[in-house]
Amino acid sequence: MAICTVYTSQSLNSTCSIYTPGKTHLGFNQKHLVFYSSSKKTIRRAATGVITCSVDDSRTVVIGLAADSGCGKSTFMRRLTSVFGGAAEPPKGGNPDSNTLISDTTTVICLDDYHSLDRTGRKEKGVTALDPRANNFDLMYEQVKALKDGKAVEKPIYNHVTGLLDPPELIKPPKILVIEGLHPMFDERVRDLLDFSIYLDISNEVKFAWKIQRDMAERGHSLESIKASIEARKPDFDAYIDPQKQYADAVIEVLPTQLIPDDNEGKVLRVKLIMKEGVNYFSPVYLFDEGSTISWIPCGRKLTCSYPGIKFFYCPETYFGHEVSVLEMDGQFDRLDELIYVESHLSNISTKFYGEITQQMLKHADFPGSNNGTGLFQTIIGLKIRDLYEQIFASKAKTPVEAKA
Ligand SMILES: Nc1ncnc2c1ncn2[C@@H]1O[C@H](COP(=O)(O)OP(=O)(O)OP(=O)(O)O)[C@@H](O)[C@H]1O
Ligand SMILES: O=C(CO)[C@H](O)[C@H](O)COP(=O)(O)O
Repeated sequence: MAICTVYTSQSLNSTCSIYTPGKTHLGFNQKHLVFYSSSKKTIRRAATGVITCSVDDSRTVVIGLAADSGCGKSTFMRRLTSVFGGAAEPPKGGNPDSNTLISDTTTVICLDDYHSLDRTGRKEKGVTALDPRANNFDLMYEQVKALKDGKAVEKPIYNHVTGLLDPPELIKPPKILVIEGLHPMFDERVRDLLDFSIYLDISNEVKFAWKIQRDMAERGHSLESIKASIEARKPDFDAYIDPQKQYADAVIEVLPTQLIPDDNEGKVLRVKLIMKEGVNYFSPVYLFDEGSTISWIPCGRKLTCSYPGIKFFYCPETYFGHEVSVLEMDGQFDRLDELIYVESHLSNISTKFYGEITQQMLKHADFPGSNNGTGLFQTIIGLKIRDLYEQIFASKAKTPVEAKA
């Protein structure tokens, strides 16, 4: 679907026979809009016959993804891009250290690019990257707004390899813009531009386990330095990052399992998907019966589970004063192909065919979290974002347009 801006030199006449005031007429054929109207907005003039129009599908849907560093944002983005098909790549021929990822439908920009202080600057001033004083929110707002309005921007690049601010890169307005990083919901002006927002809320215990796994195993850091870096960031994390979760439309909260008493390994996870009620174009997923409280152990004949098993829980709740629905999964899958059994008991999942969640999870079985609730809920949110995008486009196509004589 597309909206047409109508340019015509014909004389326009509201009484023409094919126009019925108050009724929506959407006859759209390639570049020809046959007719249009709306019950909400009066179109004073209407064209007779078929009029040529230019297709305007420039509105960009903006998604915010907030989380601390090392909390699974990149993994989530890879799952989201995959839902839309196609792979995301850095801008062609650009800075090899660019943080941007572009696919046919999505452009993901990393908000680290709005650091106003480089690594040395932060050190000199004694501030962390999480501190608002190290970030340029005016520029972030201006550029996200411009992209949302269909205008290209020259976005700065924060180079994570050198710790310097590199020359800017050109970002064209995509269909879906994802702004991911530490502060997508911190500044009210930026927050108001978001069509949907997600917060990845990783508990300290789990964050620590993931950091050790990545930074010790893959980056050669010592246990002490990892502990020190988490501790050094904690005050600013608590002050500036964590409070953003109250604004999120969906929160994925990752906690240690409750299925193993006193577990401190952090391998088996309890993951909660907290979904705000009443959000435009978003209806929360539910288990069995919407609005009820349900506890479900799917292990048995249809789902293979080894110790400690799997437990689902679903209930309505209040989160920062908002009505939410919470879907929780504790434990991990033994066999991903059997996930179809769980999928078939979930409703409102916005799939396009039976088994789409299972197919996505199997496709990315090697991504971290594919055997537990983190992968499952990230995939579900990816599908909900696709659905939201399609609804916004459909509603945009119904928006009345003024004919310009
Ligand atoms: N769902 C998960 N289950 C287990 N480990 C995970 C999960 N998600 C992420 N991790 C671990 O955390 C590490 C960081 O993940 P990812 O790169 O997706 O995070 P990020 O937020 O993009 O990090 P950064 O901002 O530092 O680039 C992964 O290498 C992996 O070790
Ligand atoms: O919290 C972060 C977001 O990813 C980084 O620590 C911040 O961007 C600073 O990066 P670097 O450590 O490369 O200077």
